[in-house]
Amino acid sequence: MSDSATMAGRARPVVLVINGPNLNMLGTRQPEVYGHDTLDDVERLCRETAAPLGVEIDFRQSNSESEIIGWIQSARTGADAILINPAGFTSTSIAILDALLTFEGPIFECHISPLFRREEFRHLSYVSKAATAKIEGFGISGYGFAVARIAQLLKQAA
Ligand SMILES: O=C1C[C@@](O)(C(=O)O)C[C@@H](O)[C@@H]1O
Repeated sequence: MSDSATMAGRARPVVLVINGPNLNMLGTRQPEVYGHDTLDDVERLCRETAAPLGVEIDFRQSNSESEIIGWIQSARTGADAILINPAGFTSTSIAILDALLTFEGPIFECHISPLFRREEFRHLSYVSKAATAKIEGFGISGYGFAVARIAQLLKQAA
């Protein structure tokens, strides 16, 4: 693990969970695609999965590419792993990819919907080039699976 990790004096490892644009609308936004769960439900799931595994969650959402890049840069010293649903920035943002490439811990990419059977333009992910693992099509459960696996990886690396 890098110097950005748990050894940086934190009592428990921190997973920064970043949600990209329009995910604040979860629950009312295209429920036939994304379901009825809200972003609060996603946050609760992440926290409930992380707590018994001894991991802390720093949960955020932004519609701004610039803000997301700032958070990723700060994670170099403020987090041990990143779980990101880049949403609409997945297929457009080389800048988010470049920021992620500066992060030394595990990076998990998560999508609620199954991109592989959606529109062609959603199939390209720049973020995947920096990802340790990717999970898509499990609904919001994917966040829980990702947090559990990240906790396991951080424990192994400690
Ligand atoms: O906003 C989103 C959400 C999404 O990342 C998902 O979680 O399924 C899929 C993206 O294509 C879309 O732009």
